[in-house]
Amino acid sequence: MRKKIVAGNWKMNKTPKEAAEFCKLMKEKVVSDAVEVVFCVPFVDLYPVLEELKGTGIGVGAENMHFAESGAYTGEVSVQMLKEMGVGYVILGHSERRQYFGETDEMVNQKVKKALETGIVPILCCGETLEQREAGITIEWVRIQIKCALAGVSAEDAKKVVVAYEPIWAIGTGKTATSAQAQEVCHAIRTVLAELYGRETAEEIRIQYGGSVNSKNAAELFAMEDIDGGLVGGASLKEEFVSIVHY
Ligand SMILES: O=C[C@H](O)COP(=O)(O)O
Repeated sequence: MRKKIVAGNWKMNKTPKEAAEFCKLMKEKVVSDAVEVVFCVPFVDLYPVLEELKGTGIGVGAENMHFAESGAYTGEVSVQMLKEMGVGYVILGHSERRQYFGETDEMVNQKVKKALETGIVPILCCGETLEQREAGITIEWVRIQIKCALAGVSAEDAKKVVVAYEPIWAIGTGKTATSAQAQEVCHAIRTVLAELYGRETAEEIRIQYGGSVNSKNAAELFAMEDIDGGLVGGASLKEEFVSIVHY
């Protein structure tokens, strides 16, 4: 039985002070035995959030990292830096990173491998644009993204990855994929995972849905067979996140 995982992606929101205040307010309300809860926050918020959430069981994640261990990469953050702070998760290959910062499938693959090597759980994002959906190539596109991101990753390591299916047209737009649309793609992701690693491994890998998840649609989405929780943007910045966690 896969444990559901609901992660908030704060994106570029909340100053360190706001982050600490929000966590103080939210921590007791979002703790759950049934669901793994993670706050993925900007780099500068990691320290106050880790401090505030210490001992609560709520996971803390970064929103990106570099694939190199160290070196001349001005402005970047390495996986070792995250590890030493106590960060447990990292969002990789988010469509906003791919769109605005030129992240390629190859870069995402290097980051996934580096995170796994260091013992940080990658939340690996994939998803199609509206044009791709309308052209009928959603499944092919997502299959390629998954195959590229997991190239060279062993079955044992793949089990630790959380995949987040996020149709780009549903991100921050208020247009949620229907539960049937989301299930169809999440099922296709599990199928490609089974082709790569075998059915047993694929059944262990958690697949989230992301894209305008809110307190009204979470229960229906998370009830779908291949959807094991959500990656929540806008609604994770508000009290509404509580109802999503306890969907
Ligand atoms: O990582 C989260 C997603 O990009 C979804 O964002 P959203 O819930 O604001 O649509």
